[in-house]
Amino acid sequence: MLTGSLRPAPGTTPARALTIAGSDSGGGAGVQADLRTFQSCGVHGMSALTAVTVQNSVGVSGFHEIPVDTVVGQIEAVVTDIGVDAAKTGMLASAEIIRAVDDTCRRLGVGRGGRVPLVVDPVAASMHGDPLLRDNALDALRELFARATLVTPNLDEVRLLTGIVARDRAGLVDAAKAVHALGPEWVLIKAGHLVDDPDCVDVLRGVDADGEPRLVELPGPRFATPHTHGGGDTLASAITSALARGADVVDAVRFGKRYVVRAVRESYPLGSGIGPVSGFWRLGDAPV
Ligand SMILES: Nc1ncnc2c1ncn2[C@@H]1O[C@H](COP(=O)(O)OP(=O)(O)O)[C@@H](O)[C@H]1O
Ligand SMILES: Cc1ncc(COP(=O)(O)O)c(N)n1
Repeated sequence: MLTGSLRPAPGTTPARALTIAGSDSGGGAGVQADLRTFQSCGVHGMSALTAVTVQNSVGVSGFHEIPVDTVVGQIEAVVTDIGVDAAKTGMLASAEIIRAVDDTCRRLGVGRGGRVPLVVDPVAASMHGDPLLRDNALDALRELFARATLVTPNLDEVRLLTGIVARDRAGLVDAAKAVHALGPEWVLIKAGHLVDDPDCVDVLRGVDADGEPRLVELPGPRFATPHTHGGGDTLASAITSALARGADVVDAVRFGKRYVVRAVRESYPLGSGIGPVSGFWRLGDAPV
């Protein structure tokens, strides 16, 4: 369990988390969502930018990849000096970047077999349906799963990666089994796209200490709002924050789910399209 204040004691070094992800110019998702979530979960956030998207509330009109050497350089720079307690990936854009991130994480002890937990959010497209991953990059993304402590696909990503079309809660359990077989330690299947379900019950699958498969349901309400942009990034970042603070995977996912429920409940309209989940809900009312 996570205990104690979220606010680090003044003058002490907080837990440190790294996001390896793309920029969302609209500020709702990507690195922008990750860093603000890290902050409000009491963790110092660092970023290795993989791509710059041209994005607003109605969609993504293009993206520019960061050169592979610069992606690797950012990760090395922060891990070797500042250190990292947990890391996550979001938009990785291309097979070249994915393979370089995989190799760099292996060298630096990030992910399975290393000291630092790694959450892989297998971002393939924006919620507007615009691509955020090159067509030929799916094999590399599947290979990266073997390095992940936890992968967090939504149902579109499950379909792309496994061919499974989940239509109900039983389908989520089947999806969790199929994605788990790709090699991550744990998998969290997100239920947001199961729009006919009155609730949003995500499913976590892993292996317990005795080597037996373990299934954990993460119940939550479904709010009637279109404004859920950045929900997946926010969930994965809250989980990564809890891991950075020393929680085990099941507790970290429970924390992340509680966090994202509040964020979706207080999501807001922005622009003429889909608004973001809220990063404001943790702020107090006191004037500065
Ligand atoms: N309308 C909603 N009300 C409450 N929770 C939601 C809603 N939509 C998504 N969620 C939750 O937000 C998180 C992100 O889910 P999802 O939308 O499936 O992922 P993604 O943002 O990657 O597409 C999950 O915990 C999911 O259950
Ligand atoms: C840079 C970047 N990363 C991730 C997402 C996915 O977020 P969503 O599914 O809410 O569109 C995004 N739209 N942009």
